[in-house]
Amino acid sequence: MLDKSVKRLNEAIVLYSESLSDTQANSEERSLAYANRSIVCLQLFRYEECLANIRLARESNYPARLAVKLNQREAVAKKSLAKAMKQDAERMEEDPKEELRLSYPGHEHMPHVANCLQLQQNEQYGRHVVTTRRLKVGDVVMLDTPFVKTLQEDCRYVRCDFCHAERPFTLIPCEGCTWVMYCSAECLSKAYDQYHRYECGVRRDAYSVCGRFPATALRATATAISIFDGDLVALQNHLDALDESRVNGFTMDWRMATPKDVYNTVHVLPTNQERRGLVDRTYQILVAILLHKAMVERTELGPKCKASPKMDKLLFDLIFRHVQTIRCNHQLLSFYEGQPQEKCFEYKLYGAACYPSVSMLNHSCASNVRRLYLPDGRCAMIVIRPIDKDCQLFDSYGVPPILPPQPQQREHQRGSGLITFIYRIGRDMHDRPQTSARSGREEKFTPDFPRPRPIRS
Ligand SMILES: C[S@@+](CC[C@H](N)C(=O)[O-])C[C@H]1O[C@@H](n2cnc3c(N)ncnc32)[C@H](O)[C@@H]1O
Repeated sequence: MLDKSVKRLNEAIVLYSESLSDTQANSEERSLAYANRSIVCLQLFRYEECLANIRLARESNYPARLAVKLNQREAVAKKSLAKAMKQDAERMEEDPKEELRLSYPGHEHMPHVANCLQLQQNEQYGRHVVTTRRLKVGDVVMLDTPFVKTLQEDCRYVRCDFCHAERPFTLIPCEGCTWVMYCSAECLSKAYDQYHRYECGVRRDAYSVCGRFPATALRATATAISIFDGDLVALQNHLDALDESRVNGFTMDWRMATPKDVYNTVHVLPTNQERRGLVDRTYQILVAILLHKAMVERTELGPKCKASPKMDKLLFDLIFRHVQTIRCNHQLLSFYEGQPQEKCFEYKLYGAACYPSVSMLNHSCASNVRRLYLPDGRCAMIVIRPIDKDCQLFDSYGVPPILPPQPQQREHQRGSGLITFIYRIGRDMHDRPQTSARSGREEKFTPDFPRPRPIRS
């Protein structure tokens, strides 16, 4: 349990980050928000983050009349940091890092999937994954990287929108939309290159008006366009030449795959268009119309679409496609807080993602595999029931990721020790303090999130 004052300070951090996203770049308000956040960091004994905020305040034109105060704080933080580092050096032991690995060798051309898994296709199941050997509880059979991932709205002042790391003390806003925040200039720049330049003016409304899945569909569209460097003609030519029936993520060589190859595997995910009812389909069309209009009006794609009805249609088709595919091929990113020994776990949702290989798994309410989201964004697929040779792997859509067994169940549940072990690896990585030990304190940052504020017009 966090003590009350720490909780209040954590809440203050979230509010300062929120206030930052309301300020202009290089404004006095922005610099004051950074400077004030540095005070709270100091009170939390987070000296490195205090110094980072002081640096950000200076870079944002901190007023000269207040410079003395900032210099004094900097001196205190530096001195305390040096002291904490000295103490850490004396007591720090090497932290043994456990890494989750596949339980069997990966395919040579697809190292993130165990070589006993194969993709098959038939009328009843469509594409589905089967195993060529018996699998036991606790086996790790996939470690998939997301094609696209988005952060949940109420985490935006706590986690980086790009890498999803929990970095509330040093978040910086995107200068364009000020809706998303990043843990570093590096993440900001990577996000901009990989998708954000085509969603910046749209992201806020996509999330607040349309919701989580359309916002993820928007990002999938923006990512596809970025892969072609904004060249809609090249994207159109690529799709015209693509034989969708031949795209197979299980035969593709992932070691040599270009971003275009990876996109192909996402482009061909099922839309289920013909199975949708009228209301559902109408809703999806409406969402696509809204996103398309916003992208044309608020991004650099506008002039290209206005100049060419064909490119305009391509953009709409792409958005509509991903609005549908993401709906039935997304995963909700989450983890549990709590100790395996405790009986109660808090389920924390922090985003959504689309994984190309995990998306090949069909659903069953009595699933035999379960997901575990790793902090680096990958999704591990863990066997939770023995699976015979030649049988299909089934995920359970919408069910939270793998839950460690309750203490009383453990003795009776075969292989559950393995699950606990795997769970612990995942949890440890999520729970790892997001600052170095030098900060003086290592509590996990667990703010009570203020409810999301109404959207500014
Ligand atoms: C994540 S994809 C799974 C891979 C999919 N079968 C394919 O061919 O790409 C989800 C879609 O697969 C289909 N699906 C999922 N579970 C299924 C099952 N148990 N039987 C048949 N189809 C299923 C549904 O159309 C669903 O929207």
